Amino acid sequence: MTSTGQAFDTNSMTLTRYTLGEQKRIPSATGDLTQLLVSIQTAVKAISSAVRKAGIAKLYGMAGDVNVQGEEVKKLDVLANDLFINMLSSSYTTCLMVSEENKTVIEVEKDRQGKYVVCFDPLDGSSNIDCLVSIGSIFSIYRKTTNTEPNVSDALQPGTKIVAAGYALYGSATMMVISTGNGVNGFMLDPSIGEFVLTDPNMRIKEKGKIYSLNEGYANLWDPAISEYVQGKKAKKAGARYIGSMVADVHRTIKYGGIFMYPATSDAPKGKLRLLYECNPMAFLVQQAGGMATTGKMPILDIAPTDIHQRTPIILGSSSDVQEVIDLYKKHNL
Ligand SMILES: O=P(O)(O)OC[C@H]1O[C@](O)(COP(=O)(O)O)[C@@H](O)[C@@H]1O
Ligand SMILES: [Mg+2]
Ligand SMILES: [Mg+2]
Repeated sequence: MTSTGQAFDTNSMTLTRYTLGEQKRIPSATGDLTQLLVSIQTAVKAISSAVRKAGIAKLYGMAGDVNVQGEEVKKLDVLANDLFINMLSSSYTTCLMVSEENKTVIEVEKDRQGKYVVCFDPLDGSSNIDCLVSIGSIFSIYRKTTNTEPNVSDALQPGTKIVAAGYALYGSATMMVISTGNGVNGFMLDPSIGEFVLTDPNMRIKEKGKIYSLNEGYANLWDPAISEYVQGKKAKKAGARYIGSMVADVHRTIKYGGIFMYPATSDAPKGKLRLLYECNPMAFLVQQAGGMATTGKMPILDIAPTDIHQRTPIILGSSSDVQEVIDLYKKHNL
């Protein structure tokens, strides 16, 4: 029986079954990508379990402390990073990793290397942990490009080269949303069986939405295109929503339509969000769901990265909403 009292349907489409099916569609596939996605699922399940306990952390000792067992309690973002690195390193599918938490690229031990490069933000929205607001993990997967030892150039590929990307949202339930380049599917974790079950097949973003989302505290620092766009939204009494956790804000945008922005500001011309492990995976998913993702001046996925931690302004969501912003950038000659 599942936690809802319903028997698990033996035909239910789990994430592992789904990725196996995708693998079988491509006769030359070796199963490595399936194996990689299984290892990410395992990391996500472990992070989800830790996140669910974070609210009662005082019972076990605060993160950074020593708990009643005399064990050191790791901070959630450190734990999440360790889990991603550990699961990927032992999956025999990955040669190189880029993590938000590590200054340089992480090379997997030679005898465990595989052909994929994985970029990830192990815990996104971490400033929201202590007030119990939703947080997430984000990842993108590339093929290694060079025949040499894995090196940073393998990680500096544009988003157009993404093989698969996804996010996990630790919200009122834990959900994984992924794309292997053949549409977007959402899987909810059923804690009673420890499996991700397909709940949101073939996710599509509305062509036009009613919600706009960005940090309005920075309004005095916006460029004229963003200012004009937001004024237009207010004039139409559009819905304003901003969680401050990218995964939750993007998930809402995919589900309900509308636009999410973290634009350039006069004090941060590249915005805040990171290209490799925040913007590219989200842009890939949004495009796979029929939406658009831009800097205002060019598609996010076309950016040729020069630094693993570089930032970019981002505007993503319903295609006609995003197109309006692009048109304003042209109008203002930005
Ligand atoms: O507080 P701000 O400036 O609105 O920034 C919020 C953004 O920062 C982030 O929290 C950055 O991510 P990290 O928590 O991984 O550093 C995003 O999730 C979110 O979209
Ligand atoms: Mg982040
Ligand atoms: Mg983070």
